[in-house]
Amino acid sequence: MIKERDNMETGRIAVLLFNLGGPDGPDAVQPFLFNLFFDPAIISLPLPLRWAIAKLISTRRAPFARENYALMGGGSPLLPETLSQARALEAELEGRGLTVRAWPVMRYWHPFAPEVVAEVKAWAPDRIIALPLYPQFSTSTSASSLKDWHRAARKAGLRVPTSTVCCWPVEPGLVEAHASLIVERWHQAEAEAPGRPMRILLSAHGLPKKIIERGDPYQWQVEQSCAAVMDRVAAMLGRPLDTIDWQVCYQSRVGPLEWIGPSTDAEVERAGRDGCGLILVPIAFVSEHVETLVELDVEYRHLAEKSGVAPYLRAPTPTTHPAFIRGLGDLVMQAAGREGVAPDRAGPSCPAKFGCCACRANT
Ligand SMILES: C=CC1=C(C)c2cc3[nH]c(cc4nc(cc5[nH]c(cc1n2)c(C)c5CCC(=O)O)C(CCC(=O)O)=C4C)c(C)c3C=C
Ligand SMILES: [Fe+2]
Ligand SMILES: [Fe+2]
Repeated sequence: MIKERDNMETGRIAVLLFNLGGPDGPDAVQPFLFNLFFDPAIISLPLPLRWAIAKLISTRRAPFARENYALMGGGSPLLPETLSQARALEAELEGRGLTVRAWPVMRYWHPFAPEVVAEVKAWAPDRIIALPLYPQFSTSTSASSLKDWHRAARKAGLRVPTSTVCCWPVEPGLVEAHASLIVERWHQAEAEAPGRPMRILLSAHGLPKKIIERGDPYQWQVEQSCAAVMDRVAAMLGRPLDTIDWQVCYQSRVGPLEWIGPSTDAEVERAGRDGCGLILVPIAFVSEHVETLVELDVEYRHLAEKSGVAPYLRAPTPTTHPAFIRGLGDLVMQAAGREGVAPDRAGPSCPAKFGCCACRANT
């Protein structure tokens, strides 16, 4: 944990917790999908072609997506999850003597940036800290959210010194939370299936390869997270890392482009052929939503059963794990002491070829 400087005068701090957003009911599914596919960070085509494609894909995809959201009661739990993180972070920082309010800011469904800008302006903070809830930076997520926020803030005339934490893939609290949640599942597997070989699948949301080729650091940062978490898991289990079977993979492919791999579904099938059980770890998500509760818990579980994978266990996302919330608190403390865009100090700098990282482009 970073120690507060004595007499650090920070005033009122508004913390912005950026995430993707999710539909709050069946009627919101198609417009939410439209907003996502209309984002030039997701589909980089000029207007009006991007508008037409977004309309087409969102209309075609909505009925299937609605079935998935129906399994979670009709809408996404992402906003309630993020609100609970916001309240936990406020309590953590109040305990460190700061006056803080934290707001979720969603990219593709409410609360949108302009709505939050109005609330932040009314609260009149002395400083804003922009903290994307994406530990690994991508142009398709953190950069898109930050751009959206700055556009809305400019439009509303919100001028407050702002510090941005662009990426935090190996933040110690994040690593600790993931590792302890994995170790819990490891012990569960030992109890349920003694002697069964187990593989840990660290599954991140995928990306089209062409986004990575343009200099997006996401995949590199995902690999940094996985290595750091697995080091900690090995230490917690008291075993050398090379005696643990683990694999990074990528889920949630959408559309016809080639995506980064290996894909999570191919890895589930391989585990079946290799005769091992699996612990699935949602390594790029910090809260529960359709990609964890449906894709990992329903779709890949079904595939695991078909492929003869047993046991099939899933580690929860960090959500409000105390180590994770302390880690977010540390990130805010770091950012409160400076201005501009910077990655978490605990992490290595992105190699030069990842020119899209906010800390390099200073966007
Ligand atoms: C690490 C985080 C994420 C990256 C990177 C990302 C890229 C990305 N996503 C799509 C398309 C879809 N994503 C959808 C849901 C969704 N995606 C993320 C995170 C990342 N996306 C989250 C947290 C969620 C869940 C939202 C919720 O409902 O709570 C969806 C909608 C669901 C579905 O229809 O499958 C789509 C579509 C693309 C194309 C992309 C990169 C280019
Ligand atoms: Fe996504
Ligand atoms: Fe970076």
